[in-house]
Amino acid sequence: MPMHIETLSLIAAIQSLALAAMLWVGTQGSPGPARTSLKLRAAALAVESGGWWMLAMQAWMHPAQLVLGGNALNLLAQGMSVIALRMLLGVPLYWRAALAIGVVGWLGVGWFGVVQEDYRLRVLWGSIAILADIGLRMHALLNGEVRRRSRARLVLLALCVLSALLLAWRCGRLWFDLNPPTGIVQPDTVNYLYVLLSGMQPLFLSIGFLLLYSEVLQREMHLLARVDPLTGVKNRLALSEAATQMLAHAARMGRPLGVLMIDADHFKSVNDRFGHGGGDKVLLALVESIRRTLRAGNVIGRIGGEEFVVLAPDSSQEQVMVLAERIRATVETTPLAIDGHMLQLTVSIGAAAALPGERDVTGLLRRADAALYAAKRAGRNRVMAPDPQRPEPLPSSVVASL
Ligand SMILES: Nc1nc2c(ncn2[C@@H]2O[C@H](COP(=O)(O)OP(=O)(O)OP(=O)(O)O)[C@@H](O)[C@H]2O)c(=O)[nH]1
Repeated sequence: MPMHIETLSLIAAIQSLALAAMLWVGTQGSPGPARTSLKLRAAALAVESGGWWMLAMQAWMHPAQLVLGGNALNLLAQGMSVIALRMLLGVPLYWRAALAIGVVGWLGVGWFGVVQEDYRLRVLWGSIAILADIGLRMHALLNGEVRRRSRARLVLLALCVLSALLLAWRCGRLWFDLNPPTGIVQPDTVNYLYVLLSGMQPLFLSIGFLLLYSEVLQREMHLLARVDPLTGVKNRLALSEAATQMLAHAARMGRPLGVLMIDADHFKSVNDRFGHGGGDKVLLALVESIRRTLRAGNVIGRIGGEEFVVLAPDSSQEQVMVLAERIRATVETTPLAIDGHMLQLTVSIGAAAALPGERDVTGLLRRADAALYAAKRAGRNRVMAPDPQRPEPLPSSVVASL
């Protein structure tokens, strides 16, 4: 099939530019590393397109211009893509390494292209630089924050391997063929296939990048939907998931699970005194006080205005009472400085532990909730356990909807 390097390059240039425009314009979502990385990838595609344009227009250019300019744009685009991918995956950018690869790669290519002309060494040097960039990409894909069975990661890893194979194949043909081409624009199967396949790479890489971007956004949304925006602790949904999981685990292992239902006392008067903004600061300080008393493995979440739940794995009724008392005492003895005023807050706590083999989270939470209201009724600033005389306490609206 008749092919021209210039035509193939022109198609690759137009394709890269169209992809760059699509990524740039189509990037949505809140500002953050994920969006910045996509913009950077779009910019890299635009730069890469410049390299292809130069190759397509080589007839009007001095060979040294093509070698120095085309490779500069190509290596810059590779480095930008590496940084974009690493940013999207949440791993260290290694931008100095990417920059060093680009500079050393370009100097070597320039040396063997202009000073001491040797086409094979020039290609080998440039290929090693791009292989190093591929290495940085693979390192990010294998170490980044992606799901274990991420399709995007598989696609991008496969592309890395195929790109490396293409480079190795080209170098092999140049070094071991009897009649290898002596320039990139020379009509030769090696050149045709190399330009055709590497010209398609931007398209496949962008597809992998977009897949990864959508996975990252999904994960961010999943996390956001589970965090209480004011205090940063788990919200009702996340707490419900954690409680179900922990109770099932406890029942399976025959281990206890403790639950604390914590409610700030007379919080309305805090709001009345300091305003809603001051009340918010008190809630933040309260979460900090509670957190300081928790053990590793304990989980805290907010289920309502001034109501919090603590899940304490491996805690029997006696142990969860001790934890609750420690929290109560810490809050009581930790004065909070709010807008230049000192506030002495107290909390009431209902503490319950799962019955052996219990798998119904609602029942456990209801017992803790009933104990909390008993603590409130008994005068506040105290810890209460469920009343054994009332094994089936009345459901409360808070717990029923947790
Ligand atoms: N600042 C602030 N206040 C909140 C928030 N959510 C709920 N509240 C307030 O918390 C207060 C809860 O009042 P109540 O349910 O009457 O309870 P309380 O005053 O703490 O009294 P007891 O629980 O009976 O000791 C109300 O004034 C709510 O407006 C919030 O996110 N921020």
